[in-house]
Amino acid sequence: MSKNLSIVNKDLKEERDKINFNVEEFTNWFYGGAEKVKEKKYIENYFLSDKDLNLELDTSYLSYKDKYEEAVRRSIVVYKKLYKLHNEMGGTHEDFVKIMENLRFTMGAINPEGNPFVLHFSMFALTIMNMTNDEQKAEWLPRIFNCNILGTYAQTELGHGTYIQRLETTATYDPKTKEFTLNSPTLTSYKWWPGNLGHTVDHAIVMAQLYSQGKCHGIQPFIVQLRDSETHKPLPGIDIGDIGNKVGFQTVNNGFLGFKNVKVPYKNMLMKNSKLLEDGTFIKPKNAKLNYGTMVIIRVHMIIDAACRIAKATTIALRYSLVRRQSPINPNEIEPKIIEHITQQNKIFPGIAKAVVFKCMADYLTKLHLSITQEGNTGNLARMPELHALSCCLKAVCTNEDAKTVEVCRLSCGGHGFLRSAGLDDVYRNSTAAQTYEGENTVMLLQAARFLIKSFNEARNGGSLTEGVKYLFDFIGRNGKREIFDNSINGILRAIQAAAAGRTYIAWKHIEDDKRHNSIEVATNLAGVHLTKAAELHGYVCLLQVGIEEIEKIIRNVSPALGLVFKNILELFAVDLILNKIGDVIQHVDISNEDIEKLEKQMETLFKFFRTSAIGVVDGFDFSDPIIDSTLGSYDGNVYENLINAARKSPLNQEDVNRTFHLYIKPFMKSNL
Ligand SMILES: CCCCCCCCCCCCCC(=O)SCCNC(=O)CCNC(=O)[C@H](O)C(C)(C)COP(=O)(O)OP(=O)(O)OC[C@H]1O[C@@H](n2cnc3c(N)ncnc32)[C@H](O)[C@@H]1OP(=O)(O)O
Ligand SMILES: Cc1cc2nc3c(=O)[nH]c(=O)nc-3n(C[C@H](O)[C@H](O)[C@H](O)COP(=O)(O)OP(=O)(O)OC[C@H]3O[C@@H](n4cnc5c(N)ncnc54)[C@H](O)[C@@H]3O)c2cc1C
Repeated sequence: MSKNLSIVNKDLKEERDKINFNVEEFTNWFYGGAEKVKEKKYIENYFLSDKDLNLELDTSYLSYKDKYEEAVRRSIVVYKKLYKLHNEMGGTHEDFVKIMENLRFTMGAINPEGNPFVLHFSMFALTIMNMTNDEQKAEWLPRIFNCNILGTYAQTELGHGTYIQRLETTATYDPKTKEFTLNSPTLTSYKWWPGNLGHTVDHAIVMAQLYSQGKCHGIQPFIVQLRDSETHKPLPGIDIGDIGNKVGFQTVNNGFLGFKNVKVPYKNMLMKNSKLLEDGTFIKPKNAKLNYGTMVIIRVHMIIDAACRIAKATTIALRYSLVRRQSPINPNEIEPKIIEHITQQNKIFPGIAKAVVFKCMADYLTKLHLSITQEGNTGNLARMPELHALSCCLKAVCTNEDAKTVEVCRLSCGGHGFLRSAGLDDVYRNSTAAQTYEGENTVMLLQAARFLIKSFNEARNGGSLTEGVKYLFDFIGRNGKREIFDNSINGILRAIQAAAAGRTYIAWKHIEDDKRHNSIEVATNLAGVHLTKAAELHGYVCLLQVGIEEIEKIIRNVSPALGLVFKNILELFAVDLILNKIGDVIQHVDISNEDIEKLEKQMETLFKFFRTSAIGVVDGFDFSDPIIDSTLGSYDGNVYENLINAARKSPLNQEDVNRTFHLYIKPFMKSNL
């Protein structure tokens, strides 16, 4: 996609002239190679240049219903083109994945408040791919791929989203008819939240308690038809609709769903893991948590989403900060670019570093997921709990950081940041939604903490630990002595590890003490705040550790100039992290006031170096103007022109006098009260 052809603001041009590394080289890293960047640009342009999308229409001014209908219309334009492009590319599965990966960015520009088909192409398709036997794959996958059926993932209910063991929807098997009967026995058993469910899809994966031979066998996935394939009317026994206005995701069409004696054929229970014989005999899976697999995949994907949202928000905030001038630093000098205020650098630069480190983590976790899944396919499930704990932990830490950073970016744009046209509100809404969906973040941290406490016990008993938690041995080995701080990247890593291990110890001790007069479960609940803090610190350990390893590799493979930028980014991430977690660090590390002051000084030096590279890095994230969709963050930096042009498009500005003047205001003013 070509950059905006208008004249670039001179302040921004001056910044770009000073960039001392090759921006394209950075972009190639961010997207995984020059070829991938080419593909991304091609695909982006292929979709966004289509006039039928009518992207001139600002959907934020539409009503709730009109927004949904426009989002459906635009999505269909996109999906038709997607299949055309897929055929042109050769029609392989890999081609499809390539297009879908790139569409993730593009779709946000097309439907800024969410995609009414996202669950079909993510959780629905993934569940069918990963939880079905071969016959089921053969039956369903072609229909899903060709969009002959559209589906969603219906798990959460009005009464339960977190504690899925207690979902109430029932699926009772009758061996005589070879059918399940689905029921929603209570109001709280209604499915509530599934994306695209309200009025878009006609099928769903439904998680329900399986009853067979008079026993409950826990939650199992079923594929259920919800609407007639011709009329789209709800099928008999199906009570379905949209859950209404939300904080964001307005066009995702999240829905509710109740069942009354709905019949589902035997072959529709997904049988890769648990099995039900035709006579109703239940065969347990190797690991009951295998049915949670789709959630794990999505949590892994959510790390790159968080990285990209931060990258987008910091691009907007930085470009704006380089053209906005306000408040002279020296009373006699001209007003500086607001980035010259060091507090502004403190708001934006660490965010840019987070986007880069999260991207490193996303790459690492994607590879780990692939390798553990391959092991699982050969029957070796040993590393599943490790992957579960790590994905829960990082999903929580990265999306929490994401929402925090995006909000700081909004604040850093002052009043203009509060305008919708600044483009930060949709990013924020998506960020904060991600803190809740796919597992509420506190709950995710508690799952990770379970793994930490287990590992801590293992370490105390001289057992073996997985690579990522081996630092617990160091803590135990120090025998109560504090880690001595040294001001290097690895010294910072050891300090954060000591803080994470120390907090794990505090949580462990809390549980051990409380266990004397309480059950282990009650004791664990009472230690909950420590447990979440320990898990959060563990997440930062993982991010820094992987950041160090990945960035060292990157530096070996890129030009020296770009290598220096990566080194600077890594140090920014590390120093910002330790300064933000200094309270936890002080508890477990021998760190002096002088050390802390040195770190604060180091941060200022890092800012100074990064000051010239920052614009190159955000340009290197390579968000084209339609994707960035921001009056403050466009490539040309012509923010004031953009702002007034956007304001003129307000529906209220299409007439000089609004009818409310004659209807209400004038009579009121003339009434003399
Ligand atoms: C292509 C992609 C595009 C991306 C775009 C996406 C847009 C999406 C749009 C939006 C889409 C939004 C879509 C949506 O939002 S879909 C709905 C998402 N819902 C959730 O995420 C629910 C959250 N809750 C849970 O996941 C479970 O209830 C948890 C996990 C919390 C507890 O569960 P449970 O009560 O059963 O367990 P327990 O506490 O008794 O015991 C815990 C034990 O279990 C082990 N364990 C647990 N889980 C796993 C696992 N997976 N692998 C391996 N092991 C696992 C664990 O290690 C521990 O072991 P141990 O300590 O006992 O040894
Ligand atoms: C935008 C969006 C899209 C969604 N899409 C889908 C979808 O497509 N399909 C689907 O099935 N679901 C979907 N969901 C549902 C989502 O997965 C759940 O809302 C989420 O898992 C949280 O569960 P909950 O709502 O029951 O929260 P609750 O668990 O009720 O959380 C409320 C509070 O209780 C606390 N809490 C609960 N349990 C514990 C515990 N064990 N320990 C400590 N604290 C606890 C939480 O920390 C939180 O503070 C979506 C949700 C949103 C917001």
